[in-house]
Amino acid sequence: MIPLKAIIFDLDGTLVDSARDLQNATNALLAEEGLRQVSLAEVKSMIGDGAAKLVERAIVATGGDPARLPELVARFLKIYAANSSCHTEAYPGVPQTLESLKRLGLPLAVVTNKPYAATIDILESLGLRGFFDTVVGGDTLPERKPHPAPVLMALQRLGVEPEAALMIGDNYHDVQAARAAGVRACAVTYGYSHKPHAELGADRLIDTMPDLLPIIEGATAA
Ligand SMILES: O=C(O)COP(=O)(O)O
Ligand SMILES: [Mg+2]
Repeated sequence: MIPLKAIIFDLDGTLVDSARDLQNATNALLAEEGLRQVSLAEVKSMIGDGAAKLVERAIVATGGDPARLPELVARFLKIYAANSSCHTEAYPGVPQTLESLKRLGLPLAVVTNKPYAATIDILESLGLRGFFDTVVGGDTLPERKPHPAPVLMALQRLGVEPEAALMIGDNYHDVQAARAAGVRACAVTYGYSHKPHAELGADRLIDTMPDLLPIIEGATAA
């Protein structure tokens, strides 16, 4: 097995619990449209494939007009941009784990389907931006996870070959993007998975972020 030389993280549901802010922005949009509000559980089931997909799922679920989606997505992004970091928090042990990984000298990346600007705002407001050598957002490329292109872009920027990288995520699109890019995959057992975590096809499952450290320490030794 090639030793690990880089770690790629998903954002929503893996590094940060962002569901409350996404729910509030979604509900603000739905209220403007005179549509019903969505619960936190509903929003969690809609997160994972980017902002446009979240809005589409919310509009369809509440009986809105899908023909107006481009306009509604633009409005959602405006609402969310001003409110992306009100209730969003890092999951337990995330900052400590990132610090330990940096101490091991590993380059770290975020590859998320969330728009780049909101991603940077959240990472900065939680004091996490400095841990990451590169960030690829859902609007950085035409392709999003589960397509491998954003993962490959992060690796190219880090100068690391896919066989020497590990991706950690909470959803099917993370494992599929990692597999398609030729990267090892680990899934967290929390977050917003649309399937049981055991069915995601990851090489490893971890219950908390600090559980990553023994896996990585064992895989970095040449
Ligand atoms: O914005 C989303 O829907 C999900 O983003 P993620 O790729 O960080 O989970
Ligand atoms: Mg996620």
